[in-house]
Amino acid sequence: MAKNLEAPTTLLPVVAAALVDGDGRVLLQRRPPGKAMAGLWEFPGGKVEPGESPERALVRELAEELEIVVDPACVRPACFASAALGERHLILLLYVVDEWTGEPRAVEASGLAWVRPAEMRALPMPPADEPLIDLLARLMA
Ligand SMILES: Nc1nc2c([nH]c(=O)n2[C@@H]2O[C@H](COP(=O)(O)OP(=O)(O)OP(=O)(O)O)[C@@H](O)[C@H]2O)c(=O)[nH]1
Repeated sequence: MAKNLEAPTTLLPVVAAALVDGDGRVLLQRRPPGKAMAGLWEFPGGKVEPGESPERALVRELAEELEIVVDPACVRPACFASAALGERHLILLLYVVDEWTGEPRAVEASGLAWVRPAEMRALPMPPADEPLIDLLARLMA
């Protein structure tokens, strides 16, 4: 049954990065076994902690998940998604990042893949990410 979007809910702010390489490919990571939505490919990122700015949260998540260093001044707001997620309502803020230090390493993920936006449709991704694929493709065109 469709979720009632009129009902009161709690927002879940999540930040994520489209890490873009010099060849126009974007890094996706695969959610590991044992986690919700295991096996799906997602943009690296995670929940914004209380008191944290979205940009700081993104820099922290990229360090934790990929062991890369990103300057908060170099993360560029790109687009967002809004979708019910269980009892909460996900606000997924997607940033473009094209400068970082270090080689991304799958610390928590079960895999990493560099893909063009057009290739993302071939990979299973969380439902909330679906509208982000076209938006990202347009921004990168
Ligand atoms: N990082 C990321 N999270 C996403 C994407 N799409 C999407 O629905 N999400 C959801 O946003 C939330 C991200 O928070 P998280 O990464 O800290 O959550 P988690 O379940 O992996 O870990 P947790 O154990 O800390 O709760 C998850 O519920 C995740 O399923 C995406 O493209 N990237």
